[in-house]
Amino acid sequence: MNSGRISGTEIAHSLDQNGYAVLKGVISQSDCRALAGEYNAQDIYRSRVVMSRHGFGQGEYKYYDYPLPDLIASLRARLYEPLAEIGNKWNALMNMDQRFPPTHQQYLDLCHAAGQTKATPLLLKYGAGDYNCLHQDVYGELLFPLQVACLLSKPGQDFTGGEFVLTEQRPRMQSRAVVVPLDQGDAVVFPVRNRPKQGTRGTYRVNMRHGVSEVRSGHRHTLGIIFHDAQ
Ligand SMILES: O=C(O)CCC(=O)C(=O)O
Ligand SMILES: [Fe+2]
Repeated sequence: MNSGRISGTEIAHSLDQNGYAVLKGVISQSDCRALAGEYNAQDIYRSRVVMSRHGFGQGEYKYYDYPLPDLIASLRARLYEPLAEIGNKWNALMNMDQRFPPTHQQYLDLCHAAGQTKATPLLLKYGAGDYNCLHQDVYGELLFPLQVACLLSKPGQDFTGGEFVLTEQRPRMQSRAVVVPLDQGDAVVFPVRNRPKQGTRGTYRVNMRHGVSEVRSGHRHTLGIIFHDAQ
């Protein structure tokens, strides 16, 4: 993993401007291959979801179980810290009462005490014709407002199509869609459910969803990092 410091200021600025932030080269090409290659590994996942069975789209994913693989555990903890500062500012702006402690372990302790004990990082797998419907990853009362998805496959080479899409719905307006350009190993930081937006008459809440457009050919794998645990 790229060892540089993650700049919370740059992430916050890009989230404000665009609704998302891209972190380039967060996972090395060889680690991307290794993670995707472990899709069929035994004992590291707690469940498998076939998306078409739930109306979520087409394709499948697996939730990792605790203990998480080292790379995922350290990435999750490292990303959390700058994002918690942003989350605290956002919730204050949106008049939401949840606040986030400085370390991810402290936040997980809160999740676990509230009965949200199951690991939420996930590995997704899409083939030709697969897609992920627009959704929000809310798993209980405790909700960390930002999440991250890392593209493990190489666009144009491993797959075509399959673009990461965000939509934002502002009060009383039509939804706006954004396609996020990602290369292999890049991560996108995006809002789980809401983000604050500055308007002429103060700050308002924008409702966000994310998904993946249809994969036209090949295979696409993603690592999803969600910071709250699930019930
Ligand atoms: O495959 C993707 O890019 C999106 C995955 C997703 O929905 C998530 O990580 O929550
Ligand atoms: Fe998701």
